[in-house]
Amino acid sequence: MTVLAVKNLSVAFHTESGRLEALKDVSFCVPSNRSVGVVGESGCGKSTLINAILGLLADNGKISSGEIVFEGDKDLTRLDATAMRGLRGRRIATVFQDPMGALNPVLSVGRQMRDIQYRSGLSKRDKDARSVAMLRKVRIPDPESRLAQFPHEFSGGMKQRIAIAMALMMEPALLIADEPTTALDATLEVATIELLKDLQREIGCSVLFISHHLGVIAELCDEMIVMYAGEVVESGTTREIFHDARHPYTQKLLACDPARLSQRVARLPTIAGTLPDLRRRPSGCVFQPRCDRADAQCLTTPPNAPLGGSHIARCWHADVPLVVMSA
Ligand SMILES: Nc1ncnc2c1ncn2[C@@H]1O[C@H](COP(=O)(O)OP(=O)(O)OP(=O)(O)O)[C@@H](O)[C@H]1O
Repeated sequence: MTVLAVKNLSVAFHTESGRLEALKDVSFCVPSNRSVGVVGESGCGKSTLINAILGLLADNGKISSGEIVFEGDKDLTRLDATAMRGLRGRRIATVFQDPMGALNPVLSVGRQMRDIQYRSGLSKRDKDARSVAMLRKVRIPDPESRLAQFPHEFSGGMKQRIAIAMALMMEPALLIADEPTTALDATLEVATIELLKDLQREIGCSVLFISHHLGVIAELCDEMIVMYAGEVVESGTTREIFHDARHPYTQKLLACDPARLSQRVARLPTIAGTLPDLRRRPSGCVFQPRCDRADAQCLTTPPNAPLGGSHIARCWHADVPLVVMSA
């Protein structure tokens, strides 16, 4: 079953200097019990995508077309604010980079975890028992005695694990994790990724994992989508994309990934050029102004080229495999 199906989604912001198309014709699915990674440079539309799913777009933003179908029968673009509030935190949970966004500094962890269960009908004691079990799952040592403690009494890594526990408390169908490990040091990052992997298996929810860090996506995700300037330029299984990226943008992202560079370099390579101004999208392929492979054909809209399996690249030249580049 598909937990989330985003179909031809476009989102525009109205700004003083004109209409800015932040997402254009975005389509992808999150199957049940699978994790899908979203990767792309800053400004490619990752936050806009999450906010559109959660019904939390800024006032100047609007879904101009498309559908966001959740659990097969709910089009989130058509639900009213009350219905969306009912889904958020219950069927769709979130974890963000800063755990303090989810934690109240003046309430004990136990109280906050009880509050999440307010509709459960359980007694205080049973709620606390569930909270303890969840804290144990996220590897908080001695959880019984720590329920009475306040967020500032926990380390950064523990705070993030408590935020994850709170997100998973109501057994959501979908967890949206937006750069949840970015603020952690390397060791804690690895531990948190391992934890998320184990929890996903144990709890059986689907994960939409947003990161600009390719290594994290490779570790955690079954499938991935690569976004550029508000469009999905490539999608497929993580294996298909890491082993056989076909969009020139994905190929450049991989070539710039420090983990894949063959030797240590003094300065990390970056992709030459900048994202286009989304108020004036380039004609044809959105990546064409930065692409070494662009030719006259690229001034016309590229097809979603099927590459076998679930692998798709929105490119006229998707037949060219990655030659290991020095970037
Ligand atoms: N409320 C808004 N009004 C106008 N433009 C906006 C608004 N929110 C986002 N944008 C624009 O939409 C585009 C996508 O932004 P978004 O924040 O979704 O990107 P992102 O990939 O999440 O970037 P980052 O990783 O830096 O958060 C950018 O050009 C951004 O300037």
